[in-house]
Amino acid sequence: MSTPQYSVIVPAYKEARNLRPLVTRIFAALRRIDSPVPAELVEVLVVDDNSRDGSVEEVAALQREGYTVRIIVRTTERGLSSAVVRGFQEAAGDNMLCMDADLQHPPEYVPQMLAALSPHTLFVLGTRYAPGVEMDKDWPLYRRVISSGARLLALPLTSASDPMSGFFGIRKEAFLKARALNGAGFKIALELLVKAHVPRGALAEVPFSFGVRAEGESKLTGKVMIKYLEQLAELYWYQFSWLVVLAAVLVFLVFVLLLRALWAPVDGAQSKW
Ligand SMILES: Nc1nc2c(ncn2[C@@H]2O[C@H](COP(=O)(O)OP(=O)(O)O[C@H]3O[C@H](CO)[C@@H](O)[C@H](O)[C@@H]3O)[C@@H](O)[C@H]2O)c(=O)[nH]1
Ligand SMILES: [Mg+2]
Repeated sequence: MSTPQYSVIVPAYKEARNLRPLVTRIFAALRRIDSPVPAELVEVLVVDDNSRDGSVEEVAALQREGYTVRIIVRTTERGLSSAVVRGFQEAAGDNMLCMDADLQHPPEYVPQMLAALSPHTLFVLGTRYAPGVEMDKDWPLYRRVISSGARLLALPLTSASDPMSGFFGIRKEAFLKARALNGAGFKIALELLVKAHVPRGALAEVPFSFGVRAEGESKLTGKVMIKYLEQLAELYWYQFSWLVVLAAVLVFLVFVLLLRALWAPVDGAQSKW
């Protein structure tokens, strides 16, 4: 087998029943005659948090059938974002894609998303906010509202149209540039967009329609939403702390000038004596 140049990272928690359709559909798309990326150069890497639901056995069965897929089982850590970071650290390929296991991100887009990455295009973002695409009509209203609100709050941080998306790709060299990544919560794309300093010109966007979960349940909880607000506060500080320093310097300068203006007449008066 050739060394993989492309790695598809799949964070997974209790997704055993989704893994087979996910992996077989990804490779079916890659084996199509018009795929811009050859299937032999792609690996799928599942990062599972000790689900103990048959995921390991399912991956082993897929391997026996010839699919280039492996699974990392974490036993001491939990969480979507940190699982994705671990996947990126372990990926064999220089072109890395992140996607959910539950088929809400269409596997048929994988070849196009992987092919979009290059030394010039460091980040590719699957976006649900573009003409011609939409959320699945069955995606609950409250989730749409949360998603739009979260997106609004992130507007000052990035010009990307859908930083809440979990369907995105990044080149290894850009990932390695990102320092002090916050592995808590769900929003690792936003974290990387900000901390890998991806210039607008190196960002490509691919519109896709967001489906509904195939099997199992969403892991988005109130706790995850709080983590998002904490992450936002940290990112605002990361991005805009220089403004605070600048404002402090300006206030100090104004203060010094005011003091001088107040003291100047007294000095003048003294000089007459
Ligand atoms: N390893 C690991 N994986 C996890 C964990 N929590 C969730 N995942 C995996 O992360 C993926 C997304 O989790 P869901 O529970 O399906 O999330 P969602 O609510 O549908 O949220 C999706 O939509 C958001 C946009 O609105 C995305 O931001 C998010 O990444 C995700 O794609 C799934 O493959 C799920 O198994 C965890 O603690 N550990
Ligand atoms: Mg989901």
